[in-house]
Amino acid sequence: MLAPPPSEPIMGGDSFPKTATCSIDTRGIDTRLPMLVYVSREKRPSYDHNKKAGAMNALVRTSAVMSNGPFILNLDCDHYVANSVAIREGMCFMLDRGGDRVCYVQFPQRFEGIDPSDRYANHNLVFFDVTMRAMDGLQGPMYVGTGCIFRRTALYGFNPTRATEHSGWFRRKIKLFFKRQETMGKKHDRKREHDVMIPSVQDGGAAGEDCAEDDDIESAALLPKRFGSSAALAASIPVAEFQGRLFQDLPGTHQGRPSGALTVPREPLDAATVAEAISVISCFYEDRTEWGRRIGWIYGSVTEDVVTGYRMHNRGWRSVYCVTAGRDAFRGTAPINLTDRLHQVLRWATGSVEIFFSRNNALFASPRMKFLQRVSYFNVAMYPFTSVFLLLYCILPAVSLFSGKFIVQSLNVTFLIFLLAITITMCLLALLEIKWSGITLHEWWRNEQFWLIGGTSAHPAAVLQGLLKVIAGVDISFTLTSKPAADDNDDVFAELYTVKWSFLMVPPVTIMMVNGIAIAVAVMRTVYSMYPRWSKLLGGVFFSFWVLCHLYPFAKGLMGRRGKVPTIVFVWSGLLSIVISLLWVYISPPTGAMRDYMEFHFP
Ligand SMILES: O=c1ccn([C@@H]2O[C@H](COP(=O)(O)OP(=O)(O)O[C@H]3O[C@H](CO)[C@@H](O)[C@H](O)[C@H]3O)[C@@H](O)[C@H]2O)c(=O)[nH]1
Ligand SMILES: [Mn+2]
Repeated sequence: MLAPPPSEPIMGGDSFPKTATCSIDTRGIDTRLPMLVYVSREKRPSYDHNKKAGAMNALVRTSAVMSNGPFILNLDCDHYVANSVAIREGMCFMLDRGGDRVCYVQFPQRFEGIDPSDRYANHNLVFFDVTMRAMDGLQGPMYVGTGCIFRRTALYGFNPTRATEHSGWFRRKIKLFFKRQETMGKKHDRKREHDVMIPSVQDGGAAGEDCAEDDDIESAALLPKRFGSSAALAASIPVAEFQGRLFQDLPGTHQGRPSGALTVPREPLDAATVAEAISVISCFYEDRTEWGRRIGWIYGSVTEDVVTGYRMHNRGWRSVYCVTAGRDAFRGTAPINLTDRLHQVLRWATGSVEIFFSRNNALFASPRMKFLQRVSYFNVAMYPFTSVFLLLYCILPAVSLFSGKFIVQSLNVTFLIFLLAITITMCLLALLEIKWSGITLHEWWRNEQFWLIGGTSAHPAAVLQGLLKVIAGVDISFTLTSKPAADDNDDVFAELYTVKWSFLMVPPVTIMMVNGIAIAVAVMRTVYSMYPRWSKLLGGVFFSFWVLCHLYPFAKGLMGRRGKVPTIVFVWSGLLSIVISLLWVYISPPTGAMRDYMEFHFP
């Protein structure tokens, strides 16, 4: 632990003589260091430590007792600050006009140490440069777990000082029809928001969110129930609220903070405070409190980040997406190995399925969320289920090659128009995403490819896992994403080539084999046919080929560096594809005219 700095600046210079080891010139620079505390919470086997969410909550409590900063920066252990002014830039959103409605400022996640061609779309550019920026226009981006500045009182589960109710187009029309209100009830002033009970320092008391009029006495009694028994923690809440307020003289500020209110010197920490800070990170502190349920990081999902942000948006808070110009604000590492990447995606998708089957499903969102905002949150919870259709989409071309039948009976105009409309829409969407966000076509294509790879491997597995959890109560473990070892002597991307066998690889390999065999069979058939219909072959093969194109990075990943693939992968997938092919031949045996060129047998 590093002691809190004194209130007077300590200028560097002559007192810090330049030495051989330290050549930094500190003359005229304030050399005080901020207080630094390393915290390790108590863990016991009989207590669920709640993974990252539990760790964050322990940190929030202990920091409330020790420093009680009104704003909190959260970084993963594999991320670091890459731009020294980023935090100031984020703080502007918090302290400028309208900042009292902002619960967090999220920065994009950027990564380093990723192979230049970004084989497994680790940069996730479509998400960070398209989706998140679009959500910025819908009252704010999601919280993605790292690189985020929080308002402490928003983490404590309080409501914003003012919020907008979005009644939706339909209800608004009804309201207009009955002419009940002239203003359509959109903006609510502070008086209506009586459920906002952030405790205030002036009143000298603390208040809970849900209490009505005479909240002071009642809520003081409620606080231990909600926040736990620490008196120091309870006392720190109104202070943090006051310190996070806007300046009094900012236009539109109702209850501001007078300038200079924060320039009081800090008291050094005494032993009692440190003891209190330790007591709030004990295992049992959260027993019978609302930590993890309504306060702090929310428990119950391996993607606790999305849920935590969702709860705040649900209360009417707004968030801000801060893309720093020039240097990235924060940077981190990501798994560049296929297996690790698949497991990471599996964890995310499982978290989404957990959210889907919980009260945090955006179908139950409050009217303080915009309609499109709900749609995007719903999409975040629902996307693993689309893998069912994706799997069909990948098998269908092969099926039609095997059977010689196309998905429509004959190529008619209606079908072609549909196909054309869908294709054009797809291209326009891609164009919009690329032009608007400034990512390259290559980066976009990588994201498409990995969407299919994840969608045929990790997403269906997540759906199964999630269903298991919901139906049978089997718990999901948070397996940490393994990070490339830093001291890889000669090859930086050695990790990229290691092949670790995983069950997740079976479906994509099967899809590749089935489509490959289907193309081969179709070509053979046409070559040996008396009347080869090359155009039909080309039409059929195109769709299979399209699927294979998407799986190309996956195939490359399986090859490893020297083309070494675990034999078991081939054995299993070969077996599966043969069974599927045989099954097909069995279900619809070639008949009549087709028989003469179907003279081949699977082993
Ligand atoms: O028991 C745990 C597990 C994880 N962590 C923290 O969680 C972070 C994320 O874990 P990581 O293995 O790096 O997973 P990623 O897939 O890289 O993380 C992304 O996805 C997670 C949700 O699944 C978010 O929590 C992260 O912020 C987000 O960067 C780590 O850095 C740790 O700081 C803990 O504190 N305790
Ligand atoms: Mn990480």
